[in-house]
Amino acid sequence: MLKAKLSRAHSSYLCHKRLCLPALLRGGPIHVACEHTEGNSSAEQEERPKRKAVIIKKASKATQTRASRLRSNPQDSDNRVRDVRETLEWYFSDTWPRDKAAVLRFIHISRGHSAPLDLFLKLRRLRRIIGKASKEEEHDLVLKALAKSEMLEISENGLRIQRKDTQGESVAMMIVVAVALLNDRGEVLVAQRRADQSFPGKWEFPGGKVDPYETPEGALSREMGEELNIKVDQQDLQPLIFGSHRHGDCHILMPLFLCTRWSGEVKGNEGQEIEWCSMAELRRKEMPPGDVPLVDAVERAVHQHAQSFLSIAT
Ligand SMILES: Nc1nc2c([nH]c(=O)n2[C@H]2C[C@H](O)[C@@H](COP(=O)(O)OP(=O)(O)OP(=O)(O)O)O2)c(=O)[nH]1
Repeated sequence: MLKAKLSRAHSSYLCHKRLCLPALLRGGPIHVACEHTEGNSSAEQEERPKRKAVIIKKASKATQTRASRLRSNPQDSDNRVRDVRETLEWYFSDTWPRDKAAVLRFIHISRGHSAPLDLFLKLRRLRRIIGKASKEEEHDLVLKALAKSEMLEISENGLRIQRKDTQGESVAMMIVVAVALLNDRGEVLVAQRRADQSFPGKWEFPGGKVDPYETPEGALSREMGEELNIKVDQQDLQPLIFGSHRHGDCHILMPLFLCTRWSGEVKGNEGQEIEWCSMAELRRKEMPPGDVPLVDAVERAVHQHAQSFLSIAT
């Protein structure tokens, strides 16, 4: 029942958008149901509690002017950022809440970084992508296309943040979470990367890419279940240090957590070799270059952990 309701809402949303956005882009008059946020400037919006009303209205002259300004003027400016944001808010105003949150977050992130016209053109591309999708694929595609279109990019299974460096070169930043899992013998678990992965044969701290909507702790706890067959309470993941290094066309930001408590038996669930290593053994392992600077912090944690054991014993 709920599914049928959702799917009806979904198709009417898509149908509505397919019909309306091209009309908006052409500047033609259209009837839309939209949510309207009062207050124009961001200062005004911060001061006042947001009041929203659902209204049925004809796309106003202002909306059309906004659309044509966006089409004709490639210059970035505060006004134009606002134009794009309002247009996007209008465009996604009646979508389902989960997507709306993603869209608003996307808009928020985009405000500081993107050229509005570019964003607007990407939105048109997004419409084309959605147009080609089957019903089942639509929801995912909206998110993926949105994410891909600008700041957030969902790669195979991860999240990348697109940004431009000072020369304007596009640099993607990928967030990867990893764990220094420590046992009571003071050993650290490492996993060997498979031949079909990047850094083949190298030993790494278990972990992986953060999916959209995941917190770092949530992602790591999921990865530890998938890769190592263990259950970890997110509260038992303590931030230890982070790695930051360039890898190919992107930059990896890797928070490394310390974990000394879990349930279940540790095993390599995904065909990877795993090994409990003393610190001396760990230092002999070949690791991805970005991991090497993290080993000292792991060693300090191992010592601290051993001392806390000693103090409990005495
Ligand atoms: N899990 C983990 N990944 C690491 C470490 N050091 C490091 O550079 N990485 C890199 C390798 C991968 O590019 C990325 C982790 O992605 P992943 O675990 O999902 O592996 P993947 O095979 O799908 O990644 P890739 O081949 O597509 O690059 O972070 C580490 O200690 N642990």
